[in-house]
Amino acid sequence: MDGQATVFIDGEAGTTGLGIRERLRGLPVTVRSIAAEHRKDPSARRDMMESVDIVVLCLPDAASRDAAGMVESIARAGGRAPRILDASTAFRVDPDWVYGFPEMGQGQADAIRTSRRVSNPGCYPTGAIGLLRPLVLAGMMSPDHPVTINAVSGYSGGGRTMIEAHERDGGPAFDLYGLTLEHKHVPEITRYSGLSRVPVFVPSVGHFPQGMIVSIPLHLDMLAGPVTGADLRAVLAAFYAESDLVSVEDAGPGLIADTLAGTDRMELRVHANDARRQAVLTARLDNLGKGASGAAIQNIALMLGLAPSARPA
Ligand SMILES: NC(=O)C1=CN([C@@H]2O[C@H](COP(=O)(O)OP(=O)(O)OC[C@H]3O[C@@H](n4cnc5c(N)ncnc54)[C@H](OP(=O)(O)O)[C@@H]3O)[C@@H](O)[C@H]2O)C=CC1
Ligand SMILES: CC(=O)N[C@@H](CCC(=O)OP(=O)(O)O)C(=O)O
Repeated sequence: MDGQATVFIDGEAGTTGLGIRERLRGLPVTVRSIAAEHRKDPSARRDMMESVDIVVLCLPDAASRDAAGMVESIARAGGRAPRILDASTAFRVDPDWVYGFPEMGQGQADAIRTSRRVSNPGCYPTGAIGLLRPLVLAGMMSPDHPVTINAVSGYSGGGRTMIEAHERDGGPAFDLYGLTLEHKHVPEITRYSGLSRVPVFVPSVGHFPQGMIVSIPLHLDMLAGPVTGADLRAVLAAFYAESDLVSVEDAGPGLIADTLAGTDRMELRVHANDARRQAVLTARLDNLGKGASGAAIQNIALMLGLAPSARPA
């Protein structure tokens, strides 16, 4: 690539877009923007897309699909089509897109590096897949294990509308939602965890801006073989041994959701009571960090051949 790589963030003024913009200061790239009054103008966006190396879509699902269609139409017309990183849910289980979770296993970082279309993982799925996939791949958890995933997110997870509802109107303090059991993240959690049985997913939002805990209770006797908490921890620790963003930490009797706010890291824990044959797996992250903008920066750095040496701290 000649000169500095160019990036356009479609949806730059939104919650995820702003986080990516801020983090891009740490990479040797030029960010191109559309004047605020034209930021939703399709022809201005199309022209901008044609002028950059990567377009990052930080839009609602429907708008992301339209934007990806614009990129395809540029390619069909013989124009200079950019590579795409999409932050929405629109393409996360689409076989024509690469799932942007580099820690997912051997070869995933390389697949991201060379793909023209990368889908940034969801915030809850980052925690759930991060915990479940190593156990399924190790044969410790059967793909049809009846998994339940509980999770709490900071209110920034709901984007500008939810942020305004909490900061202007003050609440609610704690909101259990997704109780139709059809949350948009369930397909990607099932697929990339390697599960054949669809997990029960129970998300919630608390009255704090950023942070997330994903927790998965387990009856150890339902796992494959005489598994202990130490065995679960050993599998996770080996899986993430090379990762500088995902770590396996000692478990205590409690866990606070917003401790990692402002970071791009994720911490995994196994809280086990072997005498009771029970454990709870937890993932703690910032929904806007490793759950969104931090993961996007990791993927952009890979796509531009800047990782790992140019990865921002
Ligand atoms: N917040 C989070 O924790 C996470 C969010 N995501 C995903 O990222 C995407 C963006 O979410 P988030 O940043 O939270 O949402 P926001 O609502 O904060 O931002 C969305 C942005 O997109 C703009 N926009 C909406 N429609 C169009 C359009 N047709 N053309 C151009 N711009 C448009 C909005 O402008 P305006 O406000 O003027 O309508 C706004 O600036 C979503 O798909 C979400 O699922 C991913 C991971 C985590
Ligand atoms: C608290 C809250 O509302 N969270 C959102 C998920 C965050 C998000 O926007 O989803 P992605 O991470 O897939 O983009 C929700 O449950 O719909």
